[in-house]
Amino acid sequence: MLVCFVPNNVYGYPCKRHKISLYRSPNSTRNSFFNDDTSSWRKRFTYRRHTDTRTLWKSVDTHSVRMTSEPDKGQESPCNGEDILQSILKRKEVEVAQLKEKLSSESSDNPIVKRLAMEGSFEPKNTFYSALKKPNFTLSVIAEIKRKSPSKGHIGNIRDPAGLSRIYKEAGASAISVLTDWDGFGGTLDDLRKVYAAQQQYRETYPGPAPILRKDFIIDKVQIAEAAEAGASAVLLIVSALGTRTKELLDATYALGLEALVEVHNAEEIDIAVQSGAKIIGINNRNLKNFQVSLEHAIELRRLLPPEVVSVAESGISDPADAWLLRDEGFNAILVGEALVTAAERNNQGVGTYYQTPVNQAYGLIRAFLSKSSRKYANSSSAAFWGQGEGAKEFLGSISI
Ligand SMILES: O=C(O)c1ccccc1NCC(=O)[C@H](O)[C@H](O)COP(=O)(O)O
Repeated sequence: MLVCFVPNNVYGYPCKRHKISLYRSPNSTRNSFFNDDTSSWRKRFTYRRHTDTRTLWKSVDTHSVRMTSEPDKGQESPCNGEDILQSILKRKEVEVAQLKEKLSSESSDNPIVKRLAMEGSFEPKNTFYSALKKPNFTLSVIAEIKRKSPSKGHIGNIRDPAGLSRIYKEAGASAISVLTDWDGFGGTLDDLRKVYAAQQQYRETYPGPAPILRKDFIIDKVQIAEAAEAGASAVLLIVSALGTRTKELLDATYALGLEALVEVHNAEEIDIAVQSGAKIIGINNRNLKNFQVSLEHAIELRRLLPPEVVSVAESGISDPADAWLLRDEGFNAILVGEALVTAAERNNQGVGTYYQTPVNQAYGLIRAFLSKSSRKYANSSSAAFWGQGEGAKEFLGSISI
């Protein structure tokens, strides 16, 4: 039996180990992929785009192929997310080479060229850090703008990223994360520019515009200068992508006037992040080998962080009770994408201006994340979900007096 884990809603998926490309018709239902019948697989594989047909047919003939949308319990998927990360990084090398080539013919007035030339002369701003660092056991939300992902496929169209960022801000989000990778996540630097411009309307208000995190796969300081030019306050640095280069890129981030969210997945990566001088560390709940999310794993890892580090729990958070649990366990912030985008798009079916419906569910969800209930001391309720019914306050009353 050859088992391939294929993320939900992903239509084309390379499985390097089996040297085949798995492809599902966009119109097919999810259930049909649990079918073990080889003949129907043959039929399905006629939809695939694969250059080496003979390899593909050999695999199908000698094995019963099963695609599942969840990996079997305890089993590591043979088609794993490490392949995804590696293929994204290869793509980034090409993008960076193209960007450098383009900049080589620009004058010294080009803002990216200028910023690179001024490396080392910027004062640290700490806007991202102070937006996330609140009194202990107070949670901050980093709300993400993300159209699709390798693990979930399509998430939302987000026709108006600026409008969505306003909803996030007005609900109480402390920072906005903008995915700027096009191929994997459907995002652009232009989205970030629009969000930056929209956030300037909060300039004269307290605590001011939400700082923006450029969420991408940073492998070179030219991408950091590019992020700063577009309006980002911080960039994401992924230790599993950078390894021992984490310090080099983190130093470059500070020298170019930005801050960084340094992302880790295990204890070894925490060591690298801390040794590199990370001030904000994100523990990604999503295992990039099989895309499963585990809050427990993140909670265990957080205990290894030095107390002065701002801790962020990332990925797979949708239930306010999980947000409360993470806050009870000491996380300073949560980073939420899919749940907010799907909530925001859910009630934008043509009523009024985009995102300007009377009650936006992303707004309610952020309010619920920030409400004061506790997973430890009180149960969740469906009323508290979506921030409705003031369930959170009722729970707090029952435990605090
Ligand atoms: O989301 C993915 O599928 C993914 C795959 C490979 C590398 C990174 C990936 N996600 C980036 C993220 O860190 C998430 O967008 C972020 O933590 C928000 O997660 P969620 O709330 O689950 O959308």
